[in-house]
Amino acid sequence: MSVVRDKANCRISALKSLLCVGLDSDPEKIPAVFLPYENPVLEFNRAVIRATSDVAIAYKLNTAFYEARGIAGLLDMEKTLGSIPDVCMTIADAKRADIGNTSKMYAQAFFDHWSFDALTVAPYMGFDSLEPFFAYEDKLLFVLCLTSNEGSVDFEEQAMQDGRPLYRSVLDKVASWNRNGNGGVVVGATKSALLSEIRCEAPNLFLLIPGVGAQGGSLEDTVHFGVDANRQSAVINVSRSLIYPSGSFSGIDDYERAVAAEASKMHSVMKAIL
Ligand SMILES: O=C(O)c1cc(=O)[nH]c(=O)n1[C@@H]1O[C@H](COP(=O)(O)O)[C@@H](O)[C@H]1O
Repeated sequence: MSVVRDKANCRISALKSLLCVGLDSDPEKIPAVFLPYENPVLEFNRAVIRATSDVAIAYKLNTAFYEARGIAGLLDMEKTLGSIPDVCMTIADAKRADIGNTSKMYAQAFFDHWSFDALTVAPYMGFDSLEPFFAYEDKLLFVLCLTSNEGSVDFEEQAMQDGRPLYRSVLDKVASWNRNGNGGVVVGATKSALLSEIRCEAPNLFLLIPGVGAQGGSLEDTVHFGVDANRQSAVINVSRSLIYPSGSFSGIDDYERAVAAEASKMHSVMKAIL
């Protein structure tokens, strides 16, 4: 069983939280109080982490927000990783996978070099493209299954020859590749009507559920239907609606109070259901 999965599940049960904080840190959106600093994004990330680490199970860094600024962005990503408490799971949201020998390099980059606990990957190229990631038995892999965006109808929801949608096939495959307990899938919170069916079909997979908040997914439904029989094995990602609270802030403390209040509100909803 994956060490990372155990770590996340222990914390889920201890805190009765499924909160995954999305560090989709956009220099154009971060509050003005951070701008005078030499590394505004890093200061911002550290403030978000301080404000949420008592209730967070995981932090998801969408690598696009760091890669977009080249070396400077990657340095911010690296330093941010160093500020995340060890008890929390770190997820690289990079949506990778390629022919096997290339995937091996991606796996080395995210798991060995950056030491992320988990990674998002795309299933389109099939098992040999994912095998190098699954070889990291201690880590956790989130394979895109039923995504939150409208375009999920273009491929994921298309019926296959047996009449079932493609995402169901992805789900079955990932469940069969989950021999070491290091498999998971991404299911959008905007698709919560299908979540209980997905959970029944794949009782042993870990779920990453993004799409609450800015994309309109229901927090209550995702908590209810996302967890496994032990009320574990799911994290719900929230990025924009948590890290960019409305209003202006007199200082970093003031900003942290606003983020902590929102995180605590979400935690209360989760706790009441778990
Ligand atoms: O893999 C993901 O994390 C992901 C899958 C998906 O189906 N939908 C989705 O929104 N995401 C990511 O989850 C985050 C959602 O951000 P917010 O909508 O701001 O909470 C972004 O980093 C997205 O890239």
